[in-house]
Amino acid sequence: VLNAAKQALQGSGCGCQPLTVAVRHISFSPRQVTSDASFHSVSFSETDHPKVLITGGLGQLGVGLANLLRKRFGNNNVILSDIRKPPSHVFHSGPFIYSDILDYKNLREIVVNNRITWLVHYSALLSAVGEANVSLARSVNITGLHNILDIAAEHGLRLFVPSTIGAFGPSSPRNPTPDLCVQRPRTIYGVSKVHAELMGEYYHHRYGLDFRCLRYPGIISADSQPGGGTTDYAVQIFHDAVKTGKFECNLKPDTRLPMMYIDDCLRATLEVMEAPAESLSMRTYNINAMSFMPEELVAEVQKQLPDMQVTYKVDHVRQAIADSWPMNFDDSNARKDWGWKHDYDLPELVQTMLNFIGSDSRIARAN
Ligand SMILES: NC(=O)c1ccc[n+]([C@@H]2O[C@H](COP(=O)([O-])OP(=O)(O)OC[C@H]3O[C@@H](n4cnc5c(N)ncnc54)[C@H](O)[C@@H]3O)[C@@H](O)[C@H]2O)c1
Ligand SMILES: C[C@@H](O)[C@H](N)C(=O)O
Repeated sequence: VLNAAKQALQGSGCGCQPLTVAVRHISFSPRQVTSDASFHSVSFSETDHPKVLITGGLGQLGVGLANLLRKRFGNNNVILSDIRKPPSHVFHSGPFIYSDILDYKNLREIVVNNRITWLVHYSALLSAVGEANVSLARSVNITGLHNILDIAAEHGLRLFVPSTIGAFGPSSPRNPTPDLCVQRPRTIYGVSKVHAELMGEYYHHRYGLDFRCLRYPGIISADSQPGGGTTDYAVQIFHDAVKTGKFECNLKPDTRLPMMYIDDCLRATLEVMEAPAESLSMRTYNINAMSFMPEELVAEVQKQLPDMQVTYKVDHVRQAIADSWPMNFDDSNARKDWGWKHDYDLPELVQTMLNFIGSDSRIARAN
């Protein structure tokens, strides 16, 4: 097997197409290059429901994605996993399993025992917490990703890894930022996400891995808390506006960043996972919905809650990160290739968030 791969590599000159073909036919896998590699591979028929594993599923996005996928594929076909203890309503809503992505054997056992066919890899340390703990971020975001890539390649999984507006840096064009341009981020989070994009695309070309990646903007959700990012203010404002009528913003009022309501983000994730491979001219796409500054978000919230008081106390770490990120995101390739279309602009986002959090806190007060 190794000789065949080597010959293909030497024969191809540039190491491109002939190698890819040879590798796909011989089930060559990166970590486990043995004759039993094909024994592990799962054949996934498009008529079957996928069996999905979500890593890092107890963060801001995972539970919402599990709910969406369970509606589509059935409750038992979507397994949430994390290293944290799930709250009772999550534990009782469908399959949950402990999984540390740094434990390769445990991951492999879960994939094999549950006949997983799709892997959605959400575990990560986000931009601000990553800067506070670079060594842990490097380990989870980079070493963890290597485990995920190898497991996915060895078992023939369709793999989704989210990237981010944070994969761009100060030398990238910021207004707008296209899919393909200079990427020199200055955070460990951004560096790890560029690494993930490149490694996923490399495994796709080298081993035939069905890797799919969307660069998410800042995601805004009502019933889940953000995990320590630069865009967190755009979630916090709604909770503080409803609960206290006061909000202290940690970014300057004129800091423009791309943002998206969670329902759009999760739908985009399902859509790109279901898109026919022929429709994907790339494996990593920008997606976007809106772009705003704190002062614009404040003005929109004040249309509903005119008494809300806002002060600004800048967090210099977050501000420096935000100042290096895209202001507007060009997602025209996603729109053209697989029909991406967002539903929520700023007014609908604000209305939806306030309705959700407002009714939640009315219920809490009544109990
Ligand atoms: N939320 C956003 O605004 C946003 C924007 C762009 C991209 N993304 C990406 O989407 C993904 C999900 O984001 P999120 O906001 O839900 O993140 P989050 O920080 O809220 O959750 C991440 C989860 O990963 C888990 N985790 C940490 N170490 C782990 C380990 N060793 N093994 C297994 N799990 C581990 C944590 O316990 C946590 O529940 C991330 O990859 C993130 O980079 C998020
Ligand atoms: C933008 C995104 O990757 C995340 N919300 C962060 O701010 O770190």
